[in-house]
Amino acid sequence: MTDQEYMKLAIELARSATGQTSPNPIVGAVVVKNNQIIGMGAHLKAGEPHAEVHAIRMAGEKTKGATIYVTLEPCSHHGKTPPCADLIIASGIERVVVASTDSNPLVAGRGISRLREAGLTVETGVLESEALELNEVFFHFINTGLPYVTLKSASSLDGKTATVTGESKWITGDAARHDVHKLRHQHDAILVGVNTVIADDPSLTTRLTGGGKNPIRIILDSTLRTPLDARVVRDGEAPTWLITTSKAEKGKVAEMEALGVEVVVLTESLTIPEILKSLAQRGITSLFVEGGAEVHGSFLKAGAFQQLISYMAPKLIGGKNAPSIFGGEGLVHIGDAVSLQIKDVSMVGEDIRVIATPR
Ligand SMILES: Nc1c(/N=C/[C@H](O)[C@H](O)[C@H](O)COP(=O)(O)O)[nH]c(=O)[nH]c1=O
Ligand SMILES: Nc1c(N[C@@H]2O[C@H](COP(=O)(O)O)[C@@H](O)[C@H]2O)[nH]c(=O)[nH]c1=O
Ligand SMILES: [Zn+2]
Repeated sequence: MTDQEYMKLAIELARSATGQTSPNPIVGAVVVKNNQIIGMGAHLKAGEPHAEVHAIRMAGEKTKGATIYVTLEPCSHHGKTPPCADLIIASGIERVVVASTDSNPLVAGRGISRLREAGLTVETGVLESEALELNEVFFHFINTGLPYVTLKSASSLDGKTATVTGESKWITGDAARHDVHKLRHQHDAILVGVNTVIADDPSLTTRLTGGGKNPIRIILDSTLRTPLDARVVRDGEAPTWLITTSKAEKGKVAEMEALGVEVVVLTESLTIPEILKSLAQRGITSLFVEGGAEVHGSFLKAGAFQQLISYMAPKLIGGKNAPSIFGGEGLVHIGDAVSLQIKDVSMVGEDIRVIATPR
């Protein structure tokens, strides 16, 4: 097989652990000798061994003179695990093929130079764009210090998220909702506005057959209107953080905290940049924003999202007062409209799913 084919395998190994490794990147590694695969591995969970460690362990004694394909530059620092570069050198591997370098300031080329200084042949850039795409969340977080934000909307074909009376269950079908739960599983946190909590009393948990990881539930609620008996407060299924302001009534803050809810008091107004910075400081690297219209409107206005996933059902609801996906004042001039790049259009059950990124 060619370098590309072995790297493709390493990329698929990495991809298999999507959503499991936060705040670490997903990484895959394959060890090859005389065109035989003698070891393979993926990083499965932060704090556990890196992909290279799994692959080299599997190869055992045979690593002498072998080649390792790894989707991310081998680390050169002591994080929660020892540096992979040293392990690769000690294993007798002679050639290292890397897909993408690691922009983590702790690594950033040091892994590759350490390997070259030890006399190993190092090639980079094999299937680099696929590998970068694999870790766009990790690299965004490392490079900006902010969570990678995905806006998710579910609407009728005419863009309504509920009828004029607020009825919304359900607009999209089971397949689309299952797809959404897979996305919830992959995210560190899910965010909705307090109006969605009042209207839908959602659980915001991941309900997949075979289980799934529940994201941290984040409710934007500047004056603490979240009902004390809301599911997100009472069900104990996942952590819930209420992002509020000093306008929140002190007694209610205490009641929420007594119920195990974390109340995060930011300054007067809840600006999106301030919210994102505060969430990043709390270790949130990927944020799934499920709405509603006011929240989506504020992320749009702030231009603070990296991806939009829009589910549209083949239904028409109409009504000039029925809510649409993006509320708020909206952008005044057509020239200010946020232009997107359509990355994917597919059918999910009866519904259309569009994935788009801001240009
Ligand atoms: N109304 C629809 C949605 N509605 C999404 C709401 O914002 C809220 O997240 C839901 O009520 C989720 O509740 P829970 O977490 O499942 O208990 N989302 C969808 O994907 N399709 C729809 O038809
Ligand atoms: N997951 C991963 C790497 N992750 C790199 O190491 C950092 C985490 O180090 P630690 O805290 O020790 O797990 C992470 O931020 C990223 O820069 N590196 C690799 O060589 N292989 C792997 O499989
Ligand atoms: Zn490592």
